[in-house]
Amino acid sequence: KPTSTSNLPPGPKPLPLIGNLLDFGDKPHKSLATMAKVHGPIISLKLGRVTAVVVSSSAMAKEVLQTNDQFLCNRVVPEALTAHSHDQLGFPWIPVSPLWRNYRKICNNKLFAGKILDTNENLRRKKVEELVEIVRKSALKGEAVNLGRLAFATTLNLLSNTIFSVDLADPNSELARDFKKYVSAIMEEAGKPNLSDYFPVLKKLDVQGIRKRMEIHMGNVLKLLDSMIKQRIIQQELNPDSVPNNDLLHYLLTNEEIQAEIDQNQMQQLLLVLFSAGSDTTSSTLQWAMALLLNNPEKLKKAQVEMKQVLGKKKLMEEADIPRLAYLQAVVKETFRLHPAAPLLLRKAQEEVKIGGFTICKDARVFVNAWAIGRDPMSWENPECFEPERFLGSEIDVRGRNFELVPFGGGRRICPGLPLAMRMLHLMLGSLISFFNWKVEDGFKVNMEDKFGITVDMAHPLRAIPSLNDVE
Ligand code: HEM
Repeated sequence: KPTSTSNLPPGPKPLPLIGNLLDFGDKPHKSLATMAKVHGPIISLKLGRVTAVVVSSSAMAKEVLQTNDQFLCNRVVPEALTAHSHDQLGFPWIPVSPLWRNYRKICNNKLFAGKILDTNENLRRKKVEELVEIVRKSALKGEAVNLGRLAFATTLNLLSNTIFSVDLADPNSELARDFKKYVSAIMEEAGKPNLSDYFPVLKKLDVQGIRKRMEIHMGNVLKLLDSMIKQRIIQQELNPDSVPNNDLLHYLLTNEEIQAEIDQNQMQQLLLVLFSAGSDTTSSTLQWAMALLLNNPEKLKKAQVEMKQVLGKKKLMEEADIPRLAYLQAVVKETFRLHPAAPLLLRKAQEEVKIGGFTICKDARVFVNAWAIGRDPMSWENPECFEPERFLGSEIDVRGRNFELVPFGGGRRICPGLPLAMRMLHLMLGSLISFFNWKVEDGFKVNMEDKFGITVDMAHPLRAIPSLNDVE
């Protein structure tokens, strides 16, 4: 109920839905965008109180992510993620608390700080060289590559080398195969619409068996992580000189302050999150970027010409080249605008708070619809068109300061992996387009249908045929 003059379009009366029941079809980002447009931002009322609100404009996103960030920085936790106490130990799901601050401190200081990323750039370059080599072999044979699978494996390896100094996506390793299988299963279960989320009385029954399967998959990953940590501890005792001393695991196991602050269980849960939150989001964004370029060959050509001009005779792109690749950066931003990997930012009101002149009651669910905001005609000209040029000479970026583009969220809970994700994405995309020309496997346009999970991926994995690039 508005308590002051609202700047929102009047629209018909808000939809009074029962309790926490929301219209979650299989594409919630789209159905919530439509509902917010037709019924205003309030989508659920109980006894006249707002219990769920969808934010689909940049002005209201600013109110959530900046003005009222301190009251809206915790999240609603999907029931599936209560397995293995992940709701109490998992980085994205725990409330702002000393444990959450420790997780963020570890990530900011030891994983994503510019200096740290500069020192392990060689690891990422090596993995991208391997990616290029795999694609080159397919190019010579004229075979299609599954870009989704390749992007996922490369991203997982980029992350696992930074964290553990090992390849976790090595197809010849049993450990790697299992790891990938379990992480994919977790992401899939977490994304399934779960009746227990809409009818809390059903929680105990777990009618779809989602929680039970989540217990198994998460348990498997935690067991693998536990064995990797134990292996490292034994190696450290037996032969300290043979142990990598610049990865995250080394820091977690040897830094006294950290040892006093987080236990082994929390350490495993932190690693589980880094792998799952980092691999899916980055690889699906890469896939969307390639798909958009394949459907717009003239833009692909433009990006290739820029790569050629900037790299000159140099063979492989380096992260230091990114600032000079304005068009490549614009392609990445435009991909984020049209296909944010996490389309709904999930928040919860810790206290009664006002958004857009409405009083939102304590514990209400707040969804920031990054997908709808990226396509809002009030903010973007030709919002449905892929036009990287709109970002050339524009100050708008994805770091949570421009609320019309929030693929990494904003405020206290902004994605901590942003600096690494941006480096990995530009490096992988730049390398794939500078070495190769691409065409769609069946000769037609790429099918851009999406599939909603905890992240939004392509419904039909992208397959494309590479050929060696001869751009002049
Ligand atoms: C294209 C790549 C990525 C995208 C689009 C993305 C997007 C997001 C978004 C939207 C959030 C929620 C922010 C909010 O609620 O305001 C988030 C949180 C998070 N992301 Fe990412 N992310 C990406 C890559 C990564 C990487 C590479 C890592 C780590 C290796 C990572 C780790 C996390 C973690 C731990 C959180 C939870 C932070 C918290 O709750 O305090 N992400 N990410």
